[in-house]
Amino acid sequence: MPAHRFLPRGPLTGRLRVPGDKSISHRSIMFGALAVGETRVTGLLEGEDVMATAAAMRAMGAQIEKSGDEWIIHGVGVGGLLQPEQALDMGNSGTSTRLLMGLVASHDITTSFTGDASLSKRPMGRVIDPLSLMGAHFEASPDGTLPLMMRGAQPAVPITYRLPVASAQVKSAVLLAGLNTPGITTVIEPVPTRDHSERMLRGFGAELEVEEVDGERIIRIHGEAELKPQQVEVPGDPSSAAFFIVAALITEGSDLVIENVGLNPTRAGIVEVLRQMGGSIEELDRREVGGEPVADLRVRHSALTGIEVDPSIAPSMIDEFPVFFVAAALANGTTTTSGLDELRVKESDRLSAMAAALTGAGVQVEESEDGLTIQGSGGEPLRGTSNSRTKTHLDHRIAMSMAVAGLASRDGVEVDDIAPIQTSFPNFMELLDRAAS
Ligand SMILES: O=C(O)C1=C[C@@H](OP(=O)(O)O)[C@@H](O)[C@H](O)C1
Ligand SMILES: C=C(OP(=O)(O)O)C(=O)O
Repeated sequence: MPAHRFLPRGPLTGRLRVPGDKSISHRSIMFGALAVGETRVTGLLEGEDVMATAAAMRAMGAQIEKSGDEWIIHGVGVGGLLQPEQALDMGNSGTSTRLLMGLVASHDITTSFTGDASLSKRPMGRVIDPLSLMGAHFEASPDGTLPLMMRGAQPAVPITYRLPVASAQVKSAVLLAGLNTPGITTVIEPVPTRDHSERMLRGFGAELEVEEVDGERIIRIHGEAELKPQQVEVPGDPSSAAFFIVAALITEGSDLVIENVGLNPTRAGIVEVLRQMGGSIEELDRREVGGEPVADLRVRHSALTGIEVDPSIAPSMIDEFPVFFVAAALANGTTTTSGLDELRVKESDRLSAMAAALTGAGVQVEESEDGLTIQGSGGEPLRGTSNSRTKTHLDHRIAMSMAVAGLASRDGVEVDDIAPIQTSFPNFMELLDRAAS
């Protein structure tokens, strides 16, 4: 458990590039592993979560290796996954677990899924339910957590499933199970969530239609698909960029360019909300990378004003709330959030973890069932108690958010464990050192 004290420093200047998008990286490995032939991926995030996906796909028969800057994947074809010899260890990664459960559900495979202490607390019932309807069989504890054992169905049964929670992971699990299921599998999404699976499955040649009816999205995938290998260029991860966006906004004198940031509308809520607070975030050179909108972001130190965040924007910034709460802690006035129940079932309970961390850093925070209310310091440095130490609970985003809070503190912020940062942002410390030197 390496602890670290993040000291006040800045301004953040110059240019930097964050690693590849985690969601797109997972999917490029999975879809490449299901295509017939050779997929090449550049810009892949080499964090522990994506490496867990790669190890699992190798264990099920795909060849995946790195050559220079490229990852090269030789797929087995839809329906061609093999039964792994050992349990699939998903580490800290919810995305790997839920999407791979979807893939296994329509293959003739029996396997176990295991994970670390954080992942073993997270709800899997949300994927067990629809995948059981498709014919998969599960042996899991009554609370539906890892470790669990599952047996895929062959053939699986196509279903029409209306998502009971706004979750791209559940949506993707059902669509991926549908890839190897005869007929048409349908997912109805009352609230739009990140659409990387839909975009990329189409790019790999799957037949997939999306229809919008009364604000709901209806997604249909044609089964027994054949995926064609692709050349994938992974754009920079907006969720990783968010730490540097907030760091530059709250640190006096900052003027930072973050290059190549993915700005898919289903992911870009953080930029919109920070702008509503008065944040200066300029988009330069808007373009398309790998079928996704991308821009370089110029971010300048700004006086932020507290706001009431519209809960309907939550799905498009779901992973950015921990660092958003840090921005709110430095704003002028009160920021209120609601509708964030999903934050309680991430790598940690992110509402209570951030309430405790910010309180330790001297911020006035009130925790409700589904959100936080934060009294901002008006730009004054945060003044925590000298013995307070952030508990990260194996959650990378809590560690990085409080690293950012440390920049705007009087005496620094102590974080109990920075090892989890490796799951999504292996060079975070190096980039922070460089930008704030
Ligand atoms: O589909 C994905 O790649 C992800 C979906 C989100 O999870 P939920 O679907 O559980 O909201 C997000 O929090 C996670 O980091 C990545
Ligand atoms: C929730 C996250 O990831 P996952 O669900 O894949 O563990 C995250 O990266 O913030």
